[in-house]
Amino acid sequence: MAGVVVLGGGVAGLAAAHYLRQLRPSSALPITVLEAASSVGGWVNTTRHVDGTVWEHGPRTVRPAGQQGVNTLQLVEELQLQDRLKIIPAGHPATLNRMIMTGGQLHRLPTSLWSTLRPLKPFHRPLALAALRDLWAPAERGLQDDSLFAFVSRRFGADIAQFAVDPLVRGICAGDARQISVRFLMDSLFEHEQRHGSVLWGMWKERGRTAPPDPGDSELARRAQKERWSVWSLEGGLRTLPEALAERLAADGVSVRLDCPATELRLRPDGATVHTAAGELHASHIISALPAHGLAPLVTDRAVTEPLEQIESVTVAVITLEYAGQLLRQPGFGYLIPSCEPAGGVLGVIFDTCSFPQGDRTILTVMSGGAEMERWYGARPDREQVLRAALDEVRRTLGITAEPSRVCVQIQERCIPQYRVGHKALVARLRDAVRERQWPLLLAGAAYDGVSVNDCILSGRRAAEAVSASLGEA
Ligand SMILES: Cc1cc2nc3c(=O)[nH]c(=O)nc-3n(C[C@H](O)[C@H](O)[C@H](O)COP(=O)(O)OP(=O)(O)OC[C@H]3O[C@@H](n4cnc5c(N)ncnc54)[C@H](O)[C@@H]3O)c2cc1C
Ligand SMILES: C=Cc1c2[nH]c(c1C)Cc1[nH]c(c(CCC(=O)O)c1C)Cc1[nH]c(c(C)c1CCC(=O)O)Cc1[nH]c(c(C)c1C=C)C2
Repeated sequence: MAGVVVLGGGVAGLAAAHYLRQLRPSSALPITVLEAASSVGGWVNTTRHVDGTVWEHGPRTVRPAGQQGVNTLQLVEELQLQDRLKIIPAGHPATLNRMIMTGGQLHRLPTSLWSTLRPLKPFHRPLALAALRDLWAPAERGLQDDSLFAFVSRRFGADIAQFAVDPLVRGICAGDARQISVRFLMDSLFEHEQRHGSVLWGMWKERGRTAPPDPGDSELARRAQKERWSVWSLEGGLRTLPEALAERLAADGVSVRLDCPATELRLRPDGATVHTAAGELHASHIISALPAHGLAPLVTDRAVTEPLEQIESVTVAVITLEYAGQLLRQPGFGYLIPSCEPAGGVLGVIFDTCSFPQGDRTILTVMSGGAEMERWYGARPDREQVLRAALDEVRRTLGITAEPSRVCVQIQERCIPQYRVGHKALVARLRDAVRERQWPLLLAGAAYDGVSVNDCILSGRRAAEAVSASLGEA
């Protein structure tokens, strides 16, 4: 029997293979994961030093919230990782102190209703007034999409767009809020404007209609809700998750081939052939969990490659700075820098050892570039220049002048997809083109339906369910 080939061994691909094996426990269905790199995990990438220090170069925390969050916690339980969880509860300084830097000063983002009623720097007016503006500001009805910046400026004022949404977009997709789709982060708020003319009025009219996420039979998800977890990670860093998935796949008879990039994909309604340097594989179905720019060159049909090429990803420089001693005056998650602030291309700084202390050392992660990489560092970012900008930034804002004891600079090429205005329609057009050709190809991963670890895992699950349904009775 022709099996299923999963392209990509990031979290989405590994999750897809895991869920498919759960749905099809019999080894009569061969499942193969092809991974180009020499290890699994994709952008989930932890360095573990021999002295026990852990550095994250990609994601460092996962949210338990929402149905996606519940799904990942179920997976954590299935992989028996619950005893390795590191939890940050609501109220921890890392959840309370998410900051914005302007003019070299750090400002806490509001965390309570009270703080929205009084003037709060860098905003010029109390945030509650900005919210009230939404009640009388004219709506732009009949839009299919808009940029996050335009939407928030219209409803809540330019102040909020400039000092809250612009840095938030940088801190989630390293993108430009003037280009990113409102549906990426504020789909339901946008729908309220479209249906009711105002976000607040829409929230009031539709109150009680959205059910809280169902923890199902997950004891862990129930605990997360009861104990009000804000975010979590794992001992040994988040890399522990893809490693555990790969171990489980091996135990379940799924073949994970490392250093084995797919080089070409031939798709027909009755199956597919995948080319690799080591030979061809025949499959009944393909799950692609590749970035869009990784899948596009494998297929030749323009109706499919054209939308794939439009889903572009930005490059982020991730600079890890490790210092001896405790150097931070103000604890917190870290801070973001609005695009109007001249900061040498730095997007934000994470205070890693505030969330998860690691002995008597301070570990910071500086993230730079993103949508502004070329503007600041040119087409080929120079590591030295990137490091210099990071050190300048932590000296200027945090007053840290000490030499770091260890440093790591990674230029992560095309690591975060940009959901620009029209993204949702673009993905629908792409999936329509695949459907019209009756190709047995499912699309999972960060390029389509959400970039967080949770979104990617859920996308793998949905792809596995679709393949299993198409294979018929188990
Ligand atoms: C710096 C950074 C910080 C982040 N922070 C967070 C965070 O705090 N919380 C959060 O939830 N999310 C975070 N994310 C987002 C999240 O980590 C990613 O979106 C997610 O890991 C992507 O997973 P994926 O499996 O879709 O893709 P990828 O990780 O890109 O995996 C795709 C895999 O496909 C392989 N591949 C490529 N081409 C081929 C080929 N031809 N054949 C075979 N294999 C191929 C690649 O080597 C890779 O392993 C962050 C991302 C980055 C980059
Ligand atoms: C400065 C660049 C970046 C920082 N983190 C990321 C980038 C590009 C990537 C990223 N961070 C988060 C996610 C997942 C989003 C999700 O839906 O769960 C991704 C892809 C988490 C996150 N980080 C910040 C926020 C507000 C969130 C979302 C919600 C949450 O986890 O509670 C803020 C933040 N990110 C960065 C900094 C310095 C920062 C500071 C306040 C870095």
